[in-house]
Amino acid sequence: MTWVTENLHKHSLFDCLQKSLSSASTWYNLQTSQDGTLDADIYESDPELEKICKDQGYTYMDIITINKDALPNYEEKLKMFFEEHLHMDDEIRYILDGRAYFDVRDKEDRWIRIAMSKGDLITLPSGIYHRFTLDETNYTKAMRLFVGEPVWKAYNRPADDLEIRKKYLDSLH
Ligand SMILES: CSCCC(=O)/C(O)=C/O
Ligand SMILES: [Fe+2]
Ligand code: NI
Repeated sequence: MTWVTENLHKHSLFDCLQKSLSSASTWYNLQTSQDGTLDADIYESDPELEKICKDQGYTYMDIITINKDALPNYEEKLKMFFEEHLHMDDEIRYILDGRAYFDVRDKEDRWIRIAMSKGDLITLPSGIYHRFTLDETNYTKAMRLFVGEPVWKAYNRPADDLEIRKKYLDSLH
């Protein structure tokens, strides 16, 4: 059994509440685009995506394919993505193919699971604790967007003393 399969058995739906992308967005300061205006099949020339990038100032983008044949150090990377962490910058991900989950914490510190599929774009604000995993299909392809140079560093929980964490908590009031 691979780590992913084991992880899915252990974690999948048992200890996480499920939320739709739109309902979670109103609670956790997430920004989403799932109104059908984006078309993942034409991401290379999609005027809607271009507009979002322009409006939000996204100047960097790359594409990551996450499955065991495409991603070097697949198991290690998935373990890393599934460690609860935060970033100094917003995490912007656009699902181009396949499916995946982002988990965030609610105010009672329970995991909220957000199911992402092709065409969904999510912005996790800087300072939010989160984690990422695949579903049983073990495959997704996602665009990663940044304002300026990408900063990949993740701060594993506990990171409560970081200013960015305090700023995020303040933003919820
Ligand atoms: C869908 S991109 C892989 C996950 C990732 O980049 C990240 O930072 C998870 O928190
Ligand atoms: Fe992250
Ligand atoms: Ni879980």
